[in-house]
Amino acid sequence: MVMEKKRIHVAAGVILSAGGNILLALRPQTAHQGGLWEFPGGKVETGEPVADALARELREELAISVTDCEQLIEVSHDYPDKSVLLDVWLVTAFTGEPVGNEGQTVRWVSPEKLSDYQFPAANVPIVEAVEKHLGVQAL
Ligand SMILES: Nc1nc2c([nH]c(=O)n2[C@@H]2O[C@H](COP(=O)(O)OP(=O)(O)OP(=O)(O)O)[C@@H](O)[C@H]2O)c(=O)[nH]1
Ligand SMILES: [Mg+2]
Repeated sequence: MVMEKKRIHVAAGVILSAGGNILLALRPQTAHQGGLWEFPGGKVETGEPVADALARELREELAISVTDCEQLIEVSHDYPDKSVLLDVWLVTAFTGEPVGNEGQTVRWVSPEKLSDYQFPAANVPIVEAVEKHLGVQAL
């Protein structure tokens, strides 16, 4: 019998600066999909509203407080070792200055440069959605 892996529900934020840049974080080498860039976020707890999970994760990982966000896209992806449902939000306003609160490298990136970064495979449709939302022209 083939067992379904439990799909891990993840809240992730595409954080926009006032100047229109996007915050990326580098996943630690030892993490799942380590060494690749991510949109900060993490696992939704049982019974937790997704927007609450997003705010909690961004507070834990970056020390910012989300003040405005909107849903962008949901992506379901099966890796060989785990299945994820990425619930991705645009964070359009926040307070605080983001830092790598867990020692991770963080970087503001202009939307035009997003495609230069290496992301986990599940992020391909997310990057497309961000580029479309922000009106990034393909070169
Ligand atoms: N945060 C985040 N996770 C992603 C992205 N893309 C992607 O495939 N994932 C996957 O989503 C899963 C959960 O993310 P996470 O590792 O951030 O979870 P977490 O913050 O709760 O970490 P923890 O398990 O160390 O407490 C991981 O398997 C990760 O590889 C992304 O852009 N951002
Ligand atoms: Mg995380």
